[in-house]
Amino acid sequence: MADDQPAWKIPPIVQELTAGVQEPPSRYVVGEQDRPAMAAAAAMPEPIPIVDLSRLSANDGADDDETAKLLSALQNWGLFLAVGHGMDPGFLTEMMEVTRGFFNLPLDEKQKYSNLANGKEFRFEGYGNDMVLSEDQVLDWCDRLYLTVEPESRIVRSLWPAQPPAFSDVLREYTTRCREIAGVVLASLARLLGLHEGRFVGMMSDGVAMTHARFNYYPRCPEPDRVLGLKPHSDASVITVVLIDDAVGGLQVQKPNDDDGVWYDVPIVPNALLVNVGDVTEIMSNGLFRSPVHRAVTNAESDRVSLAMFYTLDSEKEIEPLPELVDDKRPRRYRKTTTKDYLALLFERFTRGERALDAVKIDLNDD
Ligand SMILES: O=C(O)CCC(=O)C(=O)O
Ligand SMILES: [Fe+2]
Repeated sequence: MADDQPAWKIPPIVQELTAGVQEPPSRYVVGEQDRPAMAAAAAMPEPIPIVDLSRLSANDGADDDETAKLLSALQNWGLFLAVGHGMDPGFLTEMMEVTRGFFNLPLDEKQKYSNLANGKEFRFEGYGNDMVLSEDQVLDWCDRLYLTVEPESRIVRSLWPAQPPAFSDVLREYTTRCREIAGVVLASLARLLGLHEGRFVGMMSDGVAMTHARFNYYPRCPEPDRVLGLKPHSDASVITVVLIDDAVGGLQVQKPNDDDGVWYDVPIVPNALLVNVGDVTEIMSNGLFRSPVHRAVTNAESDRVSLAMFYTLDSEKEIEPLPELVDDKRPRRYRKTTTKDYLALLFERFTRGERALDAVKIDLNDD
């Protein structure tokens, strides 16, 4: 039949797979040089800063020390751990519990929200795995649920889980609270770049800019040394806010300004949220803020969950270095693109383990 898909195009649900295997199938085994065991996490040259957001958003102006800490975090790591974000530990625990609650449901309940329409056509939103574009694509040891959470008009209700019963209410509340956090961070980013405080926030409050939530579930993996939970990537967002598992580590990051390929473990700091710069900010800031490459490793003893909130611009909007940040001394370093095109590029390149940003970088051969 003409529309029959080859079996390799439909990725397995890893959680189902792991229940029955002693050894990960070869499709999950990464190339020799990319194996987590080859590059055991290195000792930190300096800790990832913990930034108190309440000090950045103080009514009487931001605290200079905290702003300096944020700047150093962004310059050295492209990310930081945020405390003082206003969400209490009980609420973060609740968000984690409904996330786990969803992944712990029976398969047929989760499949009601499958990202394969009619069991075969891949779509961006829903439960399942990444699109498989080639037979030799290395698959990630991870299942996920992808949902658009903002604006209201773009929410696909039918893909929001009915179980656990509190899921939708908790996610809505979490979305509202996270938006406040994103607002504080974006205002600070603009200030640090010498821009008007509302420069980024304004672009993202037009009623069409979207926020996507990605719930990641990494089942226990029998061979964490040869398999990755999530391939190295940087996010296509403006910024990303991540709720990371408070019991099991796994997120690793490279320093954006080092080309040495060294991976560092992101520590678990109770009740802190991880905030990272995304590719769109790297482009708009003309490379002044870099989007860090990160990945998730797996674990033989415990499964792990995380929830990433991706803040993006209107999908039709052009993305390019802001004119205020381009001059003769610092010529533009990135080509113009749109959110929609960039996302498509990112998904395609991600499946091959390549970076989308490299495709829009301008080669400056002037030094
Ligand atoms: O699982 C994590 O800690 C990170 C997840 C992540 O990087 C993503 O979803 O883009
Ligand atoms: Fe990411």
